[in-house]
Amino acid sequence: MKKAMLIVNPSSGKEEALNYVEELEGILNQQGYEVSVSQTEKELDATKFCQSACKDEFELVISLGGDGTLHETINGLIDEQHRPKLGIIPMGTVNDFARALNIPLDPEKAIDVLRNHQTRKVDIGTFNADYFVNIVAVGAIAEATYDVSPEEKTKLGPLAYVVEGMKTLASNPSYPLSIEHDGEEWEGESLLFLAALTNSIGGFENLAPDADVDDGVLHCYIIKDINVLKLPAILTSILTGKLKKNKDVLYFTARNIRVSSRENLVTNVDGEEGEKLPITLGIKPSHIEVMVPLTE
Ligand SMILES: Nc1ncnc2c1ncn2[C@@H]1O[C@H](COP(=O)(O)OP(=O)(O)OP(=O)(O)O)[C@@H](O)[C@H]1O
Repeated sequence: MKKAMLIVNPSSGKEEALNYVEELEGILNQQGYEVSVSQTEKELDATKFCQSACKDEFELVISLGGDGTLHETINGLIDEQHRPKLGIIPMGTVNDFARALNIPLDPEKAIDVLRNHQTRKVDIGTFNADYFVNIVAVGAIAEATYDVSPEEKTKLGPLAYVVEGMKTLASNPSYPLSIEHDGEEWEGESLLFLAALTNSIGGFENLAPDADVDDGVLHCYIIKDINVLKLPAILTSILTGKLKKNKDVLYFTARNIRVSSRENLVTNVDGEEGEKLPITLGIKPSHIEVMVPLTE
């Protein structure tokens, strides 16, 4: 019999993931799957559950959670020989990966995708010895996102990050960065460096409009050291999908990147705190297979 695992984070977003388990089990049973349900309690549980599903040759793993749960689930399958197909029921506050793949944000509609779907191969980013699926950010705004409490996220959704980011921008902090990419080098003061795999970042689907989940490159933005008066223009270009055209922004695509600084800077990886600089980034093209809506 085919085997499917549901990885459920009951604490994600508005804390509703458990409400959908029974319905999902019913659908998967009808499709001939034997279903096991694994409920996460803490960090890295999703990775361990997913690793065991790979070792036991499951055909399908479904993540019911936000981007954090998904990030951990995907980290559990990347290095495995047998990699199950991945289903996504978005339950988080932002759900960037689901947005990038046109998976509906309404859980009921996302469940419908499992009934009627196609699969799409998706690139995975490498971050030192780990992996990411959305974004790596370096800079004070990236750090500010750690200050967002789970309560604020539940209440405000993506806006919680904007509020925290704005508080940081008021002091306009920039850092000296050195960025090597595919043999080229950039050095200077930067407010923020972003390396994106998908178009949707922090719920803004226009941030990296050129980034497609299977284009085999990282889309990078260096927001240079700028006067605080220019920040509204940067914000407008983010909202209108024209960030790369802003003259205070350097845009490039790359497959191999090294970021370093003489300052002791931490990073943000898929919305969570990552290792300090220096970091090495790369890409594994079309590495995992995800269930997505049918295209007409
Ligand atoms: N039962 C649990 N209670 C609290 N935290 C948990 C539990 N299970 C897992 N976690 C941790 O919660 C983290 C965040 O989960 P997730 O990203 O799914 O939700 P979210 O933060 O509400 O959504 P988003 O990432 O969209 O903001 C996970 O990375 C995991 O480490």
